Amino acid sequence: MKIAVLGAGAWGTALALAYAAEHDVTLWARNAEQVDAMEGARENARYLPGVALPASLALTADLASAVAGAELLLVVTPIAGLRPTLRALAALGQPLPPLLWACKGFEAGSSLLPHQVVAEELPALPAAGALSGPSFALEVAQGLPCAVTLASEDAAFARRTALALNSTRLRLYANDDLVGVEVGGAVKNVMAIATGVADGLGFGMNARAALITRGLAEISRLAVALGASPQTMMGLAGMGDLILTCTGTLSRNRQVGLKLAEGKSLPVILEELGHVAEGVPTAREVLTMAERLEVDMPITAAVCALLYHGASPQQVVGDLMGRAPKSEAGERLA
Ligand SMILES: NC(=O)C1=CN([C@@H]2O[C@H](COP(=O)(O)OP(=O)(O)OC[C@H]3O[C@@H](n4cnc5c(N)ncnc54)[C@H](O)[C@@H]3O)[C@@H](O)[C@H]2O)C=CC1
Ligand SMILES: O=C(CO)COP(=O)(O)O
Repeated sequence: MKIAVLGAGAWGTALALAYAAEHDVTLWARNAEQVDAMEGARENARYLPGVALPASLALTADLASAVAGAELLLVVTPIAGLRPTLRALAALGQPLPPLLWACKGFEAGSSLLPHQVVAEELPALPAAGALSGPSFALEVAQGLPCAVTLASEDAAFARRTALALNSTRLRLYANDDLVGVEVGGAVKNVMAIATGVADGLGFGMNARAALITRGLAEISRLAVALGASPQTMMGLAGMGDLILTCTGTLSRNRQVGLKLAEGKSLPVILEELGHVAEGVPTAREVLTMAERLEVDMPITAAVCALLYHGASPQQVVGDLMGRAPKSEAGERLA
């Protein structure tokens, strides 16, 4: 298949590498200097250092040439880059092939999920869907085994495309619960910030397990309120990615939490990170959605208090632990 991967950060580069082994892949970056540097070194030294780009992987900063003849588009920018990239595609003024996206989050300001942004910007696409699940870019680039979910409301497209993209290094599962897969991928990043804070403060493994489990309950409540199936939360894009991101040292969102626990300010943390941490802008959107839908999301509220309202980690932990006791299903005991 001829595939255009749009966005050359860590994840776009890793996916392009993985698919270049079996498909005809072009990786597009908006920045021509970055493309020149990658072409010169055959490495993405800025976002995925130490991994050689195969000779078969084409690189370009020209969107029209990346898209020409492509049978599948894969948008792998941060969610903040999704709408601008879709608009650039629309501006090409030509029929487009099916499109997948791999960004995780709710769009800042609009609180929209990626599929809603895609529907607004490219309503005439023949098919569309999300790629999500537990997948650190570096491990995928190194060829280590990984399994992810390909979700689309068009179940036949999800199955057909999962079959076409499946490989022995990157196993694909089809799913037609697009909302569930997107919510799982978006909100686990918020939980990873919370877990990083708890681990950074030395709260121990009991606290970590509690955060992950109650985090999953929180994600599931929001997902179901948005129309998702609870079963999806038990899958790769739900529990799978939540476990990976909350516990994996490669997670940027977890690193944000660890650094908050060291007392660093958010601007300093983001500067040091040098990559996107989607949980930071998404936490605010998730809380907005939760308030709108009257879904109780105390861990998300605690992360927002830490990130945006100057609360101290000790304060938010005290607030979380001091809440009225509840049943595990969520009703108050008194
Ligand atoms: N890195 C990972 O392990 C994984 C990341 N993801 C998701 O993939 C998305 C991208 O993440 P990364 O590649 O890791 O980010 P990154 O921080 O490594 O790189 C971001 C890339 O996006 C580009 N970009 C930003 N705004 C853009 C725009 N408007 N148009 C075109 N390009 C733009 C930047 O120039 C940069 O190349 C995020 O939503 C992330 O949550 C999903 C699975 C794994
Ligand atoms: O989404 C990811 C793994 O599935 C990457 O997580 P981070 O963005 O926290 O690094």
